[in-house]
Amino acid sequence: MEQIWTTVKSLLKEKIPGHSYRMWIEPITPCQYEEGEIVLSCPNLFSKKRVVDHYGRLIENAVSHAAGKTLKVRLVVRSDPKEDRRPTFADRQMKLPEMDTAYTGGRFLRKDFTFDQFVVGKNSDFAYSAALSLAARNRGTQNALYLLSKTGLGKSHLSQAVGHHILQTFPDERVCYITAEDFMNEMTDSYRNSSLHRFKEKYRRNCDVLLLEDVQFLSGKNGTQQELSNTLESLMNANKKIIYSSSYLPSDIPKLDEKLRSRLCCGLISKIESPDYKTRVRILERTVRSGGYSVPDQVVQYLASELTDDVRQLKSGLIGVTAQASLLGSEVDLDLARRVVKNIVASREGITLDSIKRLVCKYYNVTLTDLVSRSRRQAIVRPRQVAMYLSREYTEHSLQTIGKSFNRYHATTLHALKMVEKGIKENGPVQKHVAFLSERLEKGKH
Ligand SMILES: Nc1ncnc2c1ncn2[C@@H]1O[C@H](COP(=O)(O)OP(=O)(O)OP(=O)(O)O)[C@@H](O)[C@H]1O
Repeated sequence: MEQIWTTVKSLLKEKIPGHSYRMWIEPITPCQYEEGEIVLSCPNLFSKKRVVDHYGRLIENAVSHAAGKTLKVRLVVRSDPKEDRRPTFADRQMKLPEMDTAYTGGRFLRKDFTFDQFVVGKNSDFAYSAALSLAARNRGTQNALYLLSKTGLGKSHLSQAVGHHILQTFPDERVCYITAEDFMNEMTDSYRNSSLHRFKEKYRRNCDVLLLEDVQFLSGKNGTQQELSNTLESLMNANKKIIYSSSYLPSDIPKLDEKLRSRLCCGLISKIESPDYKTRVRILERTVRSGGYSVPDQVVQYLASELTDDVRQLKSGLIGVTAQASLLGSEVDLDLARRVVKNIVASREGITLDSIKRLVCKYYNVTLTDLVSRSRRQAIVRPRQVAMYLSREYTEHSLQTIGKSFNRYHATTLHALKMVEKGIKENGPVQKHVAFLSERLEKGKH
């Protein structure tokens, strides 16, 4: 067991940035090894969740590689020996995917993604009420809800809040929280392991509430679309609850089977818009209170007036200010807030499609002509995809406009975004390239 873990650590060290490795992987210790399973212990619940969410699959693959056979990985919390026995939300939640595949380690609901931590504003009151109503099983409520918004506006928060609420109120309900990509991976594995019947059974018969994130991922995945479509039909016929989340309307997701599109459209579509100034202030005040921070009102107001793009950015501005103050041993004041905001926002001004292309060309050493050409050489495709991704992240342009500026259809642009998102999740070279280029853009070095 020790030997396997030592090998795993050296494999992970190559794939995870140094600081993340030291923070999350180093403290893990192996504590049990049984037939088909290795148990690893984390120092606390937070680190366990973080490891599962971010490195679960990577660890799983490395363990199987080091052991020379497929092994399940189970993470437990070291400081709480009863952790295994005491039922928690995570225990009651279906841990997915959980079949005998190389990909184990499920998605847990984030503790803070609850209804009472969600600040409702005009931008989100319809989505909030629809989600709460579905979770509370109010009469006349539709069984399916489709949460739609740009990134960082609370889709995951609301869908997980439904999961929490149902687990608390109806503890026997089986809640299943996955992304569309998880669904596809698990399905592919079950084909490989001839366990498709178990996979079907699990989603069609053993799931009462399905929380399915990022459905746009399914674009072009024909086999998965068909299976999901049949699964959704079974769930709908059985009156089960389904929440989808996506940054695109079903009608805007290219290469989607008509049957699946129509099933997705059966959900009540609720759009979350960007919050207005007052709501942003309330979100920050709530975060200050729940985090126990001490932040003057004028700093809160300043952050709310400057960080307008999305709530994730807004909260990270606040965390940035408090973290820097604590590192510097200084008070949180407007000067510090201005410096933090400058890094996040001010530098975003002036970032255009052209400046992104120029930066990408420079660092990948390709020409602008190549970047927008039809070339499918990997040396060109990668920079092109990264440039499209950065364009989506750092400009307000639509997929169509971005696609057009690279001489591509918006379906190709969507595919490029997904490839880069996948690369980022895998913590591989793409993640490093994007992090590096993002930093250049944010520092105005473009
Ligand atoms: N109305 C809100 N009140 C409090 N916190 C919020 C609100 N909306 C979003 N947040 C917070 O913003 C962060 C991002 O939210 P979330 O992950 O749900 O966004 P998302 O729409 O799912 O983004 P993505 O499409 O990138 O996955 C989370 O920390 C979440 O708690």
